Parts: sequence; C-alpha cells; structure tokens
Amino acid sequence: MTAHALTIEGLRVEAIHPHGRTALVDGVSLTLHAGEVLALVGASGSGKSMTCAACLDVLPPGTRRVAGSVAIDGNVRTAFELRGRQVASILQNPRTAFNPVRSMREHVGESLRAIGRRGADARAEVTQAMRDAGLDDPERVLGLFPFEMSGGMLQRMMIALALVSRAPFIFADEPTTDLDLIVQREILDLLDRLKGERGLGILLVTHDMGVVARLADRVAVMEHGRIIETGGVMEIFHAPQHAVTRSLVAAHLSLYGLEDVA
Ligand SMILES: Nc1ncnc2c1ncn2[C@@H]1O[C@H](COP(=O)(O)OP(=O)(O)OP(=O)(O)O)[C@@H](O)[C@H]1O
Repeated sequence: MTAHALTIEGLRVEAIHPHGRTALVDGVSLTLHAGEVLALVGASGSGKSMTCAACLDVLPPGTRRVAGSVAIDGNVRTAFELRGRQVASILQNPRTAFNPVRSMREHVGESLRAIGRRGADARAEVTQAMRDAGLDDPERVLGLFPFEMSGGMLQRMMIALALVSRAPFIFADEPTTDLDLIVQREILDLLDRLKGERGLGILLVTHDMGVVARLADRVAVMEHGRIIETGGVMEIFHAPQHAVTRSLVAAHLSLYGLEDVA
C-alpha cells in the first residue's frame, strides 16, 4: 500500500539531568507528504536531529520522548513499526552506519532479513536499487568493505538500502555535510530524482540553505525545540516571517555575495 503522509503530532523530548528536565523538542507537529522534500532547518542545537531520533526511538541516553505521536495516513504507528519499514534513515556520516568488518553483501543480507525478504527477487531488487543509487557495478560493490569505499559511495549504498526497504519516507539528517562539493551535488540530484521517480517523502535535516534551495519543496524552521515558521521554499526565501528565518536566508545570500531579497 502506498502511504501519502507522515504526521508528527505534539512531539516532546526532554533531557533528564540531576537538577530536573529540559525540553529539547517542545511540541513539534509536522506533516511530510509523499513526493516532497520537507527541509527541517535551524541553528545548531535547535532540535532537528532530536525530532527525527524521537520519531524512530533512537534517542541518545539521557533523553527521552515524553509526548507525541507519529501517524502514517492517520494511523498512529510505534517507532518499531516505522523504523526501516515506513521510514528509512540516511545519516550524515555513512561510515558510522556500516560495520567496518562486514562487506556490503553482508549488510544487504542483514537489511533483507530485517524486513523478512529473501530469494532471487530480493537480490534482483538490491541490484536495481544500487544502480538507481548510482552504483554502476553492483556485483563488485557488494564485495567491498566500508574502508574500500569513499564517503560518496557509502552514502549511495545507504540510499540503495533505503530503496530496498521500500519505506515510503526517508529521514535524511545532513546527508551531504561530510562530502566534497561535487559528490554533494550528485547526492542531492540523486535524492531529487528518487523523490520524483519513486514518490518518496523526504524529511531533510540541514543547516545549509543552499541545500534547501536545491532540494526542498517546503521548509520548517526550528528554534529552541519548536517550529517557528513553515512555508513553501519560495516563501521562505523571498518573504521570511521570523527573525531566525530571515537571518538564515541572509547568511546564505551573503555567503554568495548576493543582495538580501527579503
Ligand atoms: N545526549 C544528550 N543529552 C542531553 N542533551 C542533548 C544530547 N544530545 C543533544 N542534546 C541537546 O539537544 C538539543 C538539540 O540537539 P539536536 O542534535 O537535535 O540539534 P540540531 O538542531 O540537530 O543541531 P545540529 O545542526 O548541530 O545537529 C541541543 O541543545 C543539544 O545540546
């Protein structure tokens, strides 16, 4: 069944420390539609990564989700039901996501087992997903270990695994930050193409407004754990309402020596 929308409602994450609790994500509500890239932007520490981690129940120790729900097409789902089945993750540093002593073939096997798939069909789908992700010689790549691959190749492999999972939504947390500029652009082009071809809904966490301009359809801006502004990408760049959004846009434009258009 195709999913149309992932809805986060009233998400709250707290850090627990000896003197009490601090809200890190404070009542976040968002809807991610199939076939769109929703960029989640904001200053470092504003709660972007925590929002994604809380949805999938992969929060770091010392923090916990205390409220909120995630629904697919109106049906509330547990993090276990979402993780890897409805939502695939692409991380900033793909190297940390792969076991250094396992080949790509072993990683693929593990991913297929996790979603209960096997056999020739599944293997053919892996080969196709790898090609779709820009890995032209799948057989050779399957034999490689992480240390034999560049960051760009590993990111493509993560994307291929996301495709194999058939999850309709992807959480991509700073997916290009650790890559050189040429590979960054290739990965952004790839995500854009997959969004169109496969109708994926992508929640893109980034602090790079250049990436937002290239890829996003809509933008949600976070500050201190809250969403302070959402809008279409053109609105956000041309008529930002909130001071934080204006400064993000202004910083981006000044980086390229452009006038403030707001
Ligand atoms: N393990 C932790 N325990 C307590 N607080 C944490 C922990 N990890 C992160 N935080 C805090 O949670 C808040 C939100 O962090 P988060 O990583 O979500 O921000 P972010 O917007 O993704 O930032 P960045 O762009 O730097 O990744 C920050 O104030 C951060 O210091």
